[in-house]
Amino acid sequence: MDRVLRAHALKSDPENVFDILEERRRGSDIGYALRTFSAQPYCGATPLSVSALNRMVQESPYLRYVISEIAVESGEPFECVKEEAVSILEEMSQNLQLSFIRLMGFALTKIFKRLFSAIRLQRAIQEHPVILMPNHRSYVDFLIISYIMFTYDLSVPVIAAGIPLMGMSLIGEILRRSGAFFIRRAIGSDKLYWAVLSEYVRTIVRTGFAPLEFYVEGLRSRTLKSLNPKLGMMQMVLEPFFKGEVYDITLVPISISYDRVLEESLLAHELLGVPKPRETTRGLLKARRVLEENYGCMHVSFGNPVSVRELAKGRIPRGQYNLIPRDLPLKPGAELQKFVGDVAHLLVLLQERGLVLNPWSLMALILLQNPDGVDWNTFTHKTLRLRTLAAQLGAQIDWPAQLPDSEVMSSSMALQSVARVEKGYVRLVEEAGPGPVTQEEFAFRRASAALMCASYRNQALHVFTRPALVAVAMTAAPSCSKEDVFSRFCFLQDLLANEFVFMPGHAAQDFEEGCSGLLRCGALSIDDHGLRAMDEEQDTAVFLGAVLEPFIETYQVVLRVLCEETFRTFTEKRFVPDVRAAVMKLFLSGEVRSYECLSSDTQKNALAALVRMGAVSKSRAAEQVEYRVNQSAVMRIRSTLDGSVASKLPLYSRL
Ligand SMILES: CCCCCCCCCCCCCCCC(=O)SCCNC(=O)CCNC(=O)[C@H](O)C(C)(C)COP(=O)(O)OP(=O)(O)OC[C@H]1O[C@@H](n2cnc3c(N)ncnc32)[C@H](O)[C@@H]1OP(=O)(O)O
Ligand SMILES: O=C(CO)COP(=O)(O)O
Repeated sequence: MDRVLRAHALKSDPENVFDILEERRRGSDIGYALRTFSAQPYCGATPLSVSALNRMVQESPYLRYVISEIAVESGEPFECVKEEAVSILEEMSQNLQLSFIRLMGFALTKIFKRLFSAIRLQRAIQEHPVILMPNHRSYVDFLIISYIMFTYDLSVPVIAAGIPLMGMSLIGEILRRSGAFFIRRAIGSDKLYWAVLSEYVRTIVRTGFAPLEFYVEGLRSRTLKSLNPKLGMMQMVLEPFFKGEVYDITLVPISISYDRVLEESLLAHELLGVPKPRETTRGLLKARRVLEENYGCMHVSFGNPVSVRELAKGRIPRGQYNLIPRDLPLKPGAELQKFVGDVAHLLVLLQERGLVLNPWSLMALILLQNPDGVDWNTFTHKTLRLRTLAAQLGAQIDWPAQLPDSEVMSSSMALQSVARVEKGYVRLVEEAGPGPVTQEEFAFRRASAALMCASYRNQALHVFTRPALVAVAMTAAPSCSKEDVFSRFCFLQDLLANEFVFMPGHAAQDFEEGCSGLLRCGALSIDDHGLRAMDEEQDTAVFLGAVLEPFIETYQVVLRVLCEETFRTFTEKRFVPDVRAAVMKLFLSGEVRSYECLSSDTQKNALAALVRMGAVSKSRAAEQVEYRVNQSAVMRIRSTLDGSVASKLPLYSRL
């Protein structure tokens, strides 16, 4: 896996970057939408009509087998269960039609030209892709991928979409006719639904009549940070390969980053407990004022295709699975499940590798570390140092070389709503709203701005995570020996494994990668005595530690709150509101420093980590999920964490 990961690391290559809106600004939109479209299906696969696809699924021996099993188990007649399966299929089914793609192509050209100054596409697709796997940050993601495929005369994909989109009147049907198929959330133990969905997905993969696109993260990341992958769809996609029904499967990681995300304020509000507005056509029309704003540049980068056959070499004895009759369900053993998990993680890591950072994500990092504001010259100086550091750590940065740095930074700043330069001073500005406000409301508005700013920083976070973990581990290891630092590193990495994406079981490689990053930027020396932070006043190591501090502080606060008597047991529903109230109190009393501690995403990740580490147990009782805290285990983790980060760890950097 590691070899493949390195082999696919993308290098910034300006020759390979196109602005796909440039030609659209020059040419006719209607001519573009109505032009001859001559995409060929992958490897000469024959086109498949919607009804033919549905018939294949309905009549598949596999689905018939599961239906008869369910009929026996439930005592219902076979025909009744079959009818249910057909209605699931009708609800799910895509209905891709070129006329709708043309319609969307026309409408989206108009919209994109208003919203974005450029949509930069990196690496033209050299082969017909099979499984497209983009990261997911915005509703714009899936629009742009189909748009790019249509623009470059490539087969337009069919796309796994969450069912709420189906409920939007008119829009749901347009999306279906543009290739969306709809899947329910939280399928749980619904055997028939799993069977229909998995056969539907497998038939698409097996026939290859169109590329399949799915979002392995499962939803839009509210923090713009990569999410740990969901495995259900990944397994369905890989099954035809395991069963020898296809020779190979090609996975294409796609990395999307934004100067500004359309939903930025809604996403930050969700993190602070404001419910997501329901997807409705009325809501969409009401949101049309977004068209009045400029969202800068969007960067889409297609990574090198990954061959599943290559990945499986020496790991998956396919012969064993070939022996299972194809109509029988595949019961994945531990080794197969591990492989599916590894492939999904690999793809998320490749998405991270392909991300192009914009100047604002570096500026946001500096700004968050100077919450009381910073003068423009210092801000510029620190941002440029950070740019050098990020480049040394392998980041691809979209920083126009032909413009003066100050101009690049000013124009990036001008796009944003959460920061302002006043009298030569840069500062975060709280969200506007009616006043007067209580202390708590004021904190909410500041927190919302801070979380928006943090989400742009998060687009760059993966570049720093591993060196930062080594830097933090070094601050508190009992000695500078490699073993001691590595053991602190492992504890921190394990605790933060729901927060950042790591390849399972690759702690040693991650540690090496962190060390070599620090060595590359002159922040570390390694000799027989161990690891030593190097550069002048240890600025880089201290800075990197501060990058992780908002996360570490949130975990410390969650651990502290869970030690309170009132949190011995709690329901899933109450966890976020109760923890938020407790954290807000601590924040207002000055015991918590970072606004980011109010983020429900980090709080939920901390809880998931504690469940994984056995310090909190999770059970389902009377339709709700309940948690029970093992106080002594939580206390143990709390004190190990406190001892794993130096008390002198600053929240703000000296870079
Ligand atoms: C020219 C211009 C054109 C423009 C043209 C526009 C185009 C416009 C198109 C619109 C297109 C929109 C696109 C939107 C984009 C999204 O909507 S993203 C959201 C939808 N997509 C996804 O979620 C994909 C990724 N998700 C997954 O893979 C999830 O696993 C699934 C399949 C959805 C299931 O989710 P879930 O129910 O939450 O289940 P999950 O947590 O994965 O697993 C639950 C349990 O089931 C078990 N399980 C797994 N597999 C199975 C199985 N086969 N059988 C039984 N149990 C299983 C798991 O082991 C797990 O067990 P526990 O660990 O809990 O014990
Ligand atoms: O359904 C989706 C469409 O992008 C993704 O789910 P969320 O709205 O929860 O991000």
